[in-house]
Amino acid sequence: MTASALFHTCYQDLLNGPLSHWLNTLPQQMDSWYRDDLHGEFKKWQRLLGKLPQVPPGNIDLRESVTVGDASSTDPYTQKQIEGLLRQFMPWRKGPYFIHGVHIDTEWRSDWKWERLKSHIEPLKGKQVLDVGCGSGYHLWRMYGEEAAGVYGIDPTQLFFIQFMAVKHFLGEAPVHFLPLGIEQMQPLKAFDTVFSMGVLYHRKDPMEFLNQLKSQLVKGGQLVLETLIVDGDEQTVLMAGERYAQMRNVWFLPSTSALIVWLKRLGFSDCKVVDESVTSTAEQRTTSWMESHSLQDFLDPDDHTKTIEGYPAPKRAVIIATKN
Ligand SMILES: Nc1ncnc2c1ncn2[C@@H]1O[C@H](C[S@+](CC[C@H]([NH3+])C(=O)[O-])CC(=O)[O-])[C@@H](O)[C@H]1O
Repeated sequence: MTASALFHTCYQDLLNGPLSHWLNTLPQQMDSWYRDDLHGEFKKWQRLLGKLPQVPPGNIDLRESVTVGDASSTDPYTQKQIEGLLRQFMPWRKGPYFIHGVHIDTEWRSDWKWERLKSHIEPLKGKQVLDVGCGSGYHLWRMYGEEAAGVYGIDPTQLFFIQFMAVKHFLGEAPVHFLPLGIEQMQPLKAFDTVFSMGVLYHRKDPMEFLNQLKSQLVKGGQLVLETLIVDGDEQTVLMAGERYAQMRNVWFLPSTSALIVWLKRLGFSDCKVVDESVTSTAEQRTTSWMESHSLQDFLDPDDHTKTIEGYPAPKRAVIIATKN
């Protein structure tokens, strides 16, 4: 498949909508995937995507989980084929997914994160929503389960795009789209009623610019749902990690929730509320047969799980909601 064919397969139905002008930049982006695919990995994934069997979706649940069909919705041979193909897209980090009886037991229980925030946010029914840093797109399906009218996720990681396309293959037609972009590549669209960004703020070197970019995607009065790593402390407390935090490179600022609220207010948000704070457990983030490498257990001090292996406070996350003035 060529870049332009891939583009038309994925985004044809968006070309007449509000994102049309901006979407014109995507074919160039996709071109670079083919150009830079030195080991042919992207083309291999695409070939494998093309082999996924066509199975009528059967019962779909997106309200309580991401489930399509069950073990009886196809024959054992097809089920094995589905599992074998999906395993080619490992590591699976965000999920879980249940596809025709195949349980993709991902590293993260992303459903727990959704449970923690779902009752606190503005109802999504009929809304246009954007998820910045959507990973494999798990939460996009849950947003659609809450009857959002248009669901868009952006994430620059190719494997997550492929994983999303694999899940979408089984879920069939839905106004749920993954755009393979980083936030810095998006024009300020001021088009979304709710903008989510979960697990991304601490990866950004300039958190103020990032929060402003999120704001610039919202309509006036729209809601930001921000989930990020935090530390305990007052309005003046922000931890800047060294080379690594819980073995992750690229971790910059971990503010206290009070500091984060000061940032949000200064940037023009109001009604800022902390709706959840929780320490990440090794039950929520762990090694599985779908993500076989190290996970949280290995990133904590073996003698003291309140600390990371580098001696920082162990991962604690907060969900904050705020309104764009
Ligand atoms: N510039 C960028 N723009 C957008 N996304 C980016 C960028 N850089 C990295 N990402 C993406 O942000 C996601 C962060 S993971 C959170 C997933 C989900 N939201 C979750 O809450 O489970 C958390 C973690 O792995 O620490 C990854 O999918 C990156 O590819």
